[in-house]
Amino acid sequence: MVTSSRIKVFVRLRPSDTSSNGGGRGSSGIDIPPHLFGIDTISNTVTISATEGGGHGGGHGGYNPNSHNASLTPTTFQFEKILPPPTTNSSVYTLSALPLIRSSLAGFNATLLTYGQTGAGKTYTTFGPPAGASAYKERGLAARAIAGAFEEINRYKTVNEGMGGTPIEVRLSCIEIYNESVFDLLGFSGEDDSKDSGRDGGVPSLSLFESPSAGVQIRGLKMPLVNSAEEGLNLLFESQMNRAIAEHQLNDASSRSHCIFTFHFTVRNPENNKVTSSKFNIVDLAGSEKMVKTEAVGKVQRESNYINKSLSFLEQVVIALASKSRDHVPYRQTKLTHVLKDSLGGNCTTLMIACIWPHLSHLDQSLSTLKFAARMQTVRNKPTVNESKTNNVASVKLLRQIKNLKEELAFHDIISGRSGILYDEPDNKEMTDIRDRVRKYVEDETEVVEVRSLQHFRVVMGIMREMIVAGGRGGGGNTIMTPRREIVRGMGGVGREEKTSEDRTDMQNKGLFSAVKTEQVMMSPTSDAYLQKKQMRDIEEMEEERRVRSMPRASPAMVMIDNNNYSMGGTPPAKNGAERDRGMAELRPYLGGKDVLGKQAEFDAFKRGAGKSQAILLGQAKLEIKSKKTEIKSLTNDINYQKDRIDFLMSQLRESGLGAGASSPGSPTSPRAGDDPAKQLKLAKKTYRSKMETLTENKEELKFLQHQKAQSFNALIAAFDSWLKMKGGEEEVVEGLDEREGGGGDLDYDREEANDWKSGEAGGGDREYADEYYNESPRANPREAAAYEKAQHAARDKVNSRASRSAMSQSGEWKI
Ligand SMILES: Nc1ncnc2c1ncn2[C@@H]1O[C@H](COP(=O)(O)OP(=O)(O)OP(=O)(O)O)[C@@H](O)[C@H]1O
Repeated sequence: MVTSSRIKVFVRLRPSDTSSNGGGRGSSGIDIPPHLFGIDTISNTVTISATEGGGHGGGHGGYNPNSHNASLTPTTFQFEKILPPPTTNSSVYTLSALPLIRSSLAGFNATLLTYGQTGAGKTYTTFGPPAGASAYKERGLAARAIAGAFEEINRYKTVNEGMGGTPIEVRLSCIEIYNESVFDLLGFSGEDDSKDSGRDGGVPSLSLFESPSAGVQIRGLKMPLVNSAEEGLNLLFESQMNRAIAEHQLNDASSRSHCIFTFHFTVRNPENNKVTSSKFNIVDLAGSEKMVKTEAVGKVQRESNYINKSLSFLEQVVIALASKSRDHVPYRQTKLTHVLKDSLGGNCTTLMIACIWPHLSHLDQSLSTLKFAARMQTVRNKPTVNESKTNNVASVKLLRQIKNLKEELAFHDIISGRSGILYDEPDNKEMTDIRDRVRKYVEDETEVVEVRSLQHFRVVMGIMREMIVAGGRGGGGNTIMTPRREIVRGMGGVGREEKTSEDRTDMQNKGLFSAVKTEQVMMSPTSDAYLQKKQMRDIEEMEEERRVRSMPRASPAMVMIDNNNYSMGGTPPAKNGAERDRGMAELRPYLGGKDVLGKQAEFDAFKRGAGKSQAILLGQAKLEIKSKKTEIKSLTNDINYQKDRIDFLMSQLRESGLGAGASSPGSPTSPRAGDDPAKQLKLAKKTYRSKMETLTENKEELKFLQHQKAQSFNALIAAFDSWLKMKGGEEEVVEGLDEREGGGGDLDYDREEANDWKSGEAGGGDREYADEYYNESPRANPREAAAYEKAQHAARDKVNSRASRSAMSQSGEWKI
């Protein structure tokens, strides 16, 4: 029997003031008098005092200490856990996301939601803090979950070693719901095909549909296969770089969208071959405060309306789910509740982290967050293992690929206004229709057979071949045979008469069929191998069909590119940074000779004025990267020194003739006279190991800093864009601003660093050395680290070049 369990709620309090250590009152980080806001981490309760009307003593907009309101009523809420400052993301991860990752790998769907007002710490919890010194140390739950998932998977693989095949498949996806449109943050097309939805940057809006077996699905969502934590982190970085950020009165970098980062696991149990398919969602909701508080206008007002609507329906859904007499749950009212349908009141393990900003001015928002959280934990879910109907991971993969390709083809048909195209194997009626047409074609030269897909073409050719084999043109209905009969007849020189399945069995029994080597004979049509082969063939055909359909048509942009020596109608070749810059310079005359230098001056002025704080943040990020690189370089030197020392000591010991304690006078690496080389060696190895560990940590930290820098740069550009518009600077902003200001300039240097690591000059080679000597399993493979570096640069280049293309194609707006 499936037992139900309540949705768990943790309450996390951010420090009220993050500028000082701990912030707020003393070290507690809570800036509200205890008689108004009290917490107890033993009983896990929060007691908050407010007026009957739901506000607090100060009324709307903040607590007023001069208001001596007598009707303050304390309300106590109890939750699963209260996490006050200075609880770290590491602890929050261990308590919340880690158990969910494990349960998801065991086949259960799981969801972790962060909820709360703007600035309360939702993004800090899920995706980590903005650029800064603590960025890596305080990395968010998503990054930790990626590392945690692969740790679990590697452990699982080690335990099940030798049980055959790769039993676990991991895919990642990331969507953003912004103004009631769903965007794939990993599915940038590179073209601006989303103008209608009012979203920038070439992100197509996706539609939702429900499948009876798989629940709510997102049409065309990209779910790249991920083979390592590094690949996963790379995708996480890419998705977050693409996330919309808009200026907001309460929080400069406030995210005005909901973001759902999802792990999709397919796991085969090697003992019984059963396959489970499950997912784990990490949801960063937009700020829950009501619009009136933000005094938003224009675009931000529109965003706030959508956020209010989706969160208010989220509340409606929760109320309906908690009610015993629920007959209708309004999931479909908003994209957010629709996407989360399976996670709220479904077969999912759900955990919510309610984020609170414990400051007097936010007491009313804290109360409303706690009320919502309390309602949430009354909802019961029934977690069940999601066993796949197909018994084979490869088949699950192939079926998904087929489904995606079919959707893609259907999409191409819609945009080109075609319908009724044959992609699947024809059913009986379709087969009869096609046969009739082909027969007419063969008998009457004026007839035409219109072939509209490769599958259609294959069927037509098959029918014609049947006719030819059966006795030539116009062979007539009776001579058309099934492929099975045709195979039988064509084999073993059994003559021209048709053979039935019974004949074949008979022949097989007599050994006459031994030469038959066709697929259909070798494999049972119901066997896994046969189905897989057939699926592979279907995929190849659909891929081919899709390739033919997606040949780019010449758009004005393409013609322009063509003028710059690219072939018309073809895909422009990939360019490196320098080539791209050259290409841009060549394109400028086509953009009407815009005042690029003028824009650069505007950008510089912006950085000195309105964008100063963001520019400073970016500058800080660059400085931190520089200092981290210096640290890594010096650490690498130390490591190389230790390496030499170990080599020397090893050779000393090997040459037993020299005896323990012998030294080579004058050598910088020689032990002191009288020292025991064995002891020295032990010490050197210990030092080497500990330095290698520090190096690995530093390299990880550097990657995070680089990512944060890229994010700061994107934020700066977005802010500059809005600033230009506000200022009435609607004139065209063309490519040519100093991109290197933010991040591009360092990219080459970063690439050099990555290459250094790869060649072992900066420590990568040392890792192998460590393996050789200590036979230890390394925490990170140097090749993987280098590949990760490369992939990370590629992700950044992708985003940067998309920005440039977008700027070009919109000829007038420089967008990220
Ligand atoms: N637990 C914490 N420790 C230290 N700083 C925190 C913590 N939580 C939040 N902050 C800081 O508070 C600021 C706002 O946090 P964050 O962006 O996560 O808020 P949010 O709830 O996601 O807001 P929004 O709804 O606008 O996305 C950030 O500068 C962040 O670094």
